[in-house]
Amino acid sequence: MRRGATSAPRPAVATGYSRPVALRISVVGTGYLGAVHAACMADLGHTVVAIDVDPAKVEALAAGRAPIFEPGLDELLERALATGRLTFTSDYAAAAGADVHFICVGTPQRRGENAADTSYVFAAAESLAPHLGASTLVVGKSTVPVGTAARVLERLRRGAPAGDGVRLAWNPEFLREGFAIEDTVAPDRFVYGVDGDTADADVALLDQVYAAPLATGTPRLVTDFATAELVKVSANAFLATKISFINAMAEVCEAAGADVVALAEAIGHDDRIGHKFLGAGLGFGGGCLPKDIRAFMARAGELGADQALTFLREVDAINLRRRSRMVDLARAECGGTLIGKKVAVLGAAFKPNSDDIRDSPALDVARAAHLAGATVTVHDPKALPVARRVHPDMSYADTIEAACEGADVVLHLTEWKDYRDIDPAALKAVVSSPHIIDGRNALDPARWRGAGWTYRALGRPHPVVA
Ligand SMILES: NC(=O)C1=CN([C@@H]2O[C@H](COP(=O)(O)OP(=O)(O)OC[C@H]3O[C@@H](n4cnc5c(N)ncnc54)[C@H](O)[C@@H]3O)[C@@H](O)[C@H]2O)C=CC1
Ligand SMILES: O=C(O)[C@H]1O[C@H](OP(=O)(O)OP(=O)(O)OC[C@H]2O[C@@H](n3ccc(=O)[nH]c3=O)[C@H](O)[C@@H]2O)[C@H](O)[C@@H](O)[C@@H]1O
Repeated sequence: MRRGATSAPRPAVATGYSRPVALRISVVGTGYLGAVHAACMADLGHTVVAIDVDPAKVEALAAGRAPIFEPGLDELLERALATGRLTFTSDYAAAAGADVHFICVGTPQRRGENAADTSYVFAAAESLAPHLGASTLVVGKSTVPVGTAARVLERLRRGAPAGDGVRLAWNPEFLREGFAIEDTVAPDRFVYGVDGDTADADVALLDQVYAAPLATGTPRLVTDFATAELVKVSANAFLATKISFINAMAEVCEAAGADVVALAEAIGHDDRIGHKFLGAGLGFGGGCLPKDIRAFMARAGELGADQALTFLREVDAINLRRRSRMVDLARAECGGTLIGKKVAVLGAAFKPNSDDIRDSPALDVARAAHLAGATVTVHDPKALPVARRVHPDMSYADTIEAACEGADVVLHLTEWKDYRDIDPAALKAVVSSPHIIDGRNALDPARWRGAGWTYRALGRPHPVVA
């Protein structure tokens, strides 16, 4: 198990998986999830057609160019395309004849609301339905509010020539960006949400899809639709809560003059707590944790269970407070005002090893500093093209040195290895004042202080007693 999860006995885990069989698969949606899923399924030996409504994405993927930065994806695409088993198209008719159809389209937060926008999932189901044969299985992988699968099945059956012959399973995805390939082919577990008389056949077919990873002992749990949908959002809610817990401790540490890094290290030695996801700092962002906890609250409210999840409001609030705290620290380091100051921001992606800037804490801080009157220059090893496209109003630099030139303060906001490798003495020659604030508690305070920098960090005393 890749993330070192401990495993209690799980009676629902089945055994006796089928032997590998090459299947015909369609994958609808080729974003962070779908592109990786399609390439991995082809690499496992299946024949895959991947469909997206965005022709630019289809063209890039068909030419072997991943439209996103994900470690290993370019190489995997090249390998899979060379076998002839992986094709990309915008034409849903190409899905006809597949044994299994995966729905991997987005479920973003609805504008101005907490709830998830499931319209892409329903649109995908409607487009797919006319091409479904008599005994094909549709498998939802998108993260959806509980109750969505049952509605998707209705929609599929209404639109498909095979009518009630259409089958659906919900098989949520748990991959992390930056580790997407590894997490797809060697996940901690598979969860199959199944329904009705065909449940056994659906499980058997999914076992064929995942025969190779299952053969290595990956746990597989079979549930109903609702439980599978909830497993996914509750896992993300737990992860978000763990991060906000340690960031709440960081707030208290700041008030008490204590050190949250030492605190996390100490409590993490208790196996029941563990060290993972106790990284205090700027908090969580991205296309999943923030929108998933909000959608979860919204759905619980619709179900009349809103009280159960009120704590997630706090989880969200603690998370967002870290961003304003970062701006306050930057202001303090600049002598009480950001007006007319030069701020260098190291990091634009929401996490390292990804070019995803959706709800990026780093860009949020950069924008807030800009609004507070600073001249802000952002650097990122991989996310600059997308950041320039999505936020053309911000200033960017292609090198760390150029971003830091003349800076009054440097903010380290995404913990890329490139930033850990910086020579603080060399960078000191470039800045106006050697002040760095580590928003990810990932730099070595002694190295920076030793080179003559003022080093500050979220949740740690100033100066850090490291
Ligand atoms: N990004 C991640 O790491 C993970 C995402 N998820 C979930 O997977 C789902 C997809 O997420 P991402 O891949 O990040 O989103 P994304 O926005 O990167 O990709 C979605 C893709 O679906 C395409 N699309 C939209 N409507 C379509 C339609 N009707 N027919 C065909 N294609 C259509 C879009 O053009 C886009 O390429 C979401 O529910 C997300 O919560 C789950 C686990 C991990
Ligand atoms: O549903 C999803 O899409 C995915 O969401 C997260 O994956 P991901 O968003 O790729 O990234 P994480 O590694 O979970 O990091 C999320 C955010 O939390 C932050 N984080 C993470 C860990 C930590 O200790 N502290 C912390 O602030 C990261 O910097 C990042 O901004 C989950 O980890 C995946 O299991 C899930 O499949």
